[in-house]
Formats: sequence, C-alpha cells, structure tokens
Amino acid sequence: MTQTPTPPDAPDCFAVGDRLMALDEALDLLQARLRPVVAVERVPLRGAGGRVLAADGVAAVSHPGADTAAMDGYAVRHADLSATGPVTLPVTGRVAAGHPLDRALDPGTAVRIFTGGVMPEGADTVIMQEDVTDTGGGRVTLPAGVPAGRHMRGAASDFRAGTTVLTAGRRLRPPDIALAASAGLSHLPVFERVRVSVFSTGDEVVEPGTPLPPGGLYDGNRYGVMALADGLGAAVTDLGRLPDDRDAIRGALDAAADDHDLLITSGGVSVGGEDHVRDAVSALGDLHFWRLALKPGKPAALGTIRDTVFLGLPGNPVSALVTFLLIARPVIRRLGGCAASRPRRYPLPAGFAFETGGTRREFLRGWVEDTADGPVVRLYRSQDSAMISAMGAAGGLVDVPAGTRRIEPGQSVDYLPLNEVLA
Ligand SMILES: Nc1nc2c(c(=O)[nH]1)N[C@H]1C(S)=C(S)[C@@H](COP(=O)(O)OP(=O)(O)OC[C@H]3O[C@@H](n4cnc5c(N)ncnc54)[C@H](O)[C@@H]3O)O[C@H]1N2
Ligand code: MOO
Repeated sequence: MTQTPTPPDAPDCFAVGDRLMALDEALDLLQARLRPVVAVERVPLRGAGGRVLAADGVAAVSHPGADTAAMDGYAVRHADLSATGPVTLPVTGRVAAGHPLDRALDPGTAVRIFTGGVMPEGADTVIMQEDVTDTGGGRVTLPAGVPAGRHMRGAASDFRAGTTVLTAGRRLRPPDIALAASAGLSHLPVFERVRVSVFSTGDEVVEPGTPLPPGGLYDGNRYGVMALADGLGAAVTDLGRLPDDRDAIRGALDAAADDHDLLITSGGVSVGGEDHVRDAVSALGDLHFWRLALKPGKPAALGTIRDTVFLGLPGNPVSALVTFLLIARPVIRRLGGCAASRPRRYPLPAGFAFETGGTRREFLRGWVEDTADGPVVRLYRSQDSAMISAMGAAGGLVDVPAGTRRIEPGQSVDYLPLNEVLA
C-alpha cells in the first residue's frame, strides 16, 4: 500500500433534497462527491489486465529501437538505385532480426535483410525479395524507381522512450498489456480492486436451486449485480440474502462496511412501507433517497456507513440492471480510480415506432438488426421493467431524451451498445 485510502468526501455527501434529478446531474454529483478509495499496488504485467492504471505508463525504450526492415528483401542505399533502369549490386552481408550487422553498408552494395532486421548504417531503403532478381555470383538486380525509405520503419516511429504510452485512470485492456510490455514495462502500478459487497432482501426472493414457494421469485438481481461488478474488475463478496430481521441486517451491514468500499442491494428504495435496510443504513450512517428523471430507475438510495458507500438500486429486475450500468458502474469506476468517461452512443435509425409519456429520460431495451436498407434498432416486445428476458435479448439501450413524445420509424435514435458498459 502506497496511498492512503480517502473516504467519501463528507458525511451526508449524498444529500440532494427531494427534487427530481436528471441522470447527468446525478452522475456529475457522484463524480464530484466521491474519490478513489483504493490503494495502489505494483503488479506484474501478467496480472494487470482489467486493472486500473494508477500512474502514467512511460516508455522505457523506443519502438522500434532502431531503423528496421518492414519486409524480407535487400537493404540498400537509395543513392545506389536508379530512377530509370534496374541496378545490379553485390550482396555483402546478411541481417536477420536480432542480429544486426557490425559495420556500415558499403556504398554500391546490398545486404540480405529479413523483417525486423536492423538497417545497417547507411542503408535507407528495402526492396522486397519478390521484386528482386538473383543475378548469380552473389549479385542481385534491383528494380528502377523505388522511393527512398521504402519498406523501412524508422527508429521510434511507433513511440519514443520517455513518452506516455498509457494514461493513469485507464482500465487496462489486452492490447494495453502488449503495449506496456513493448515499452519495456514489466510491472505496472494499478489501483487495488474496489471491494463490493452485494446482498438481497425480501420475503419473496428465493435462492436459485431451491424450490420456489407460492408468490416467490428467484434472486435474479443479486446474481446479475454480482456478475456485472465482476465484469468491472471489482472484488465481489456475496453477502447472500439477508434474513428479514432488523438486528441481523444491521449486524451484516455493519460488518460488511468494515472491509468493503461499496455495498449494493436492490429493492426497497421506492415509496413502500417499513424496510430494515433503510433503517440499518440510517442508523449506522446516512441514507438519502434520490428521485431520478429516469426510466427505468426512478428511485435509488445513496448512503454512507463510515467510509463505505451504500447504493440501493430499484428492485424491478430491469431497473436493477440498467441502474447498475448507468449509476453503480460510474460509482465503482470512480472509487476504483478510473478516469471519468461517458459511454459512447451511436446514432442509428429506429426500426420501430414508440410513444411515451415523455417526462423521464428512458433507456429502452433493444438490439441492432441488419436490413436491406442498413442497420436499424429494434425494440424488445415489452418495455416493462419486470421483464428480465428483455435484458437477455438486448444488445443495447436506446437512450431517449426526456420530453420525447413519439419516435417514428426511420428517425435517428441514440443507441448505447451494452458492450460499452459491461466492462
Ligand atoms: N406507489 C409507487 N409505487 C412504485 C413506485 C412509485 O414511485 N410509487 N415506483 C415504481 C418503480 S419505478 C420501481 S423501479 C419499483 C422500485 O421498487 P423498490 O426498489 O422499492 O423494490 P421492491 O418494491 O422491493 O421490489 C420491486 C419488484 O422487484 C422485485 N425484486 C426485488 N428484489 C429482487 C431480487 N433480488 N431479484 C429479483 N426481483 C426482485 C420484487 O419482487 C418486486 O416485484 O417500485 C415501483 N412502485
Ligand atoms: O424506475 Mo422503475 O425502475 O421505472 O421500474
């Protein structure tokens, strides 16, 4: 540990009053009021994929380290070639990748060179072997009109030693690992994983694999939220389904707050009656109920228990998953040191007609389908926030601005592919 974790800014940091808040305002507020809470560790490259880079990655070497051949062929001095007719030169050496020549290229000669081989001093052009004739007697005939610098990669043309090749706050993808290795970095400073604890409550909620009683339903939300948090690189603890008992819930949340950065649950955030979770969080810290101008996902609960953030997502299955992607994801990224970013939307023609009350911003479940006229967005048959099948079918969400009344077929809509937010 080289960095002291920072707690959420202040107690009561989620107090916003009872107003209806736009999603972007809520996200700005979370960004402003939360800080990275995780320490920094140095990990070998092999374990760095999916982690968040804690300091800029600065290249230890240039790439390529020297002028190199981009093709198998012959390295020459361009001055020895002719613009108007073929030239025959003696071949005086051989350069394989990793085996540079220990001398300069003599004027009026060529060397055999292979892709990645270091250009001998003086050589500035490579002619690929397919364009060369072996004239016999250790000589080759080279074509006319080859431009200078052909098939040569300049030293540091990819990146120069000392330049930043990876910026802090980036969640490392596999190509980043290749880049770091190529830049000579064997270890990277990364933020420790955000420790997320997930639990469910609710008399009707039942563990998959056990019989379903009358009126019961399986705990889709907890499993969905855990899988989503796994996908973001969090260290997830499954607190299970907490018994509907005030002291048990309070004890479990108190203990979980000791060694987690974030507690997430779903359900019980709407206007319904008594709820032990809200009592427990309120008693142990602060809790605020947000009303978002968002569909699905109007209600959400934000709180703190000491240094740990509490996030209560709405209970409806689609609402739980969509609000995880829209709100819990940025929270996890912020706590974990990720740079802020807005997932990209893509304008696509609607392959549907849609009418709405239009007071809240909506995220409709759909996918992209190829038609004879090009790709269009289709909507799932039901936009009811209890239809979890919609999340299985969806490739993305259609981001419909608040105030929209109608969407006509062919009209451009903003499509947010789920792939943009699942990691
Ligand atoms: N009078 C009002 N009723 C409702 C409002 C409102 O503003 N006024 N808002 C609606 C909206 S929008 C949503 S979203 C839900 C949110 O309700 P809660 O977060 O309080 O959730 P619950 O009532 O506990 O449960 C709702 C629904 O979700 C199911 N559920 C709960 N946990 C799970 C789980 N772990 N896995 C799967 N399904 C779960 C639960 O059985 C309920 O069917 O409130 C509306 N009502
Ligand atoms: O917000 Mo509820 O999440 O509309 O179903």
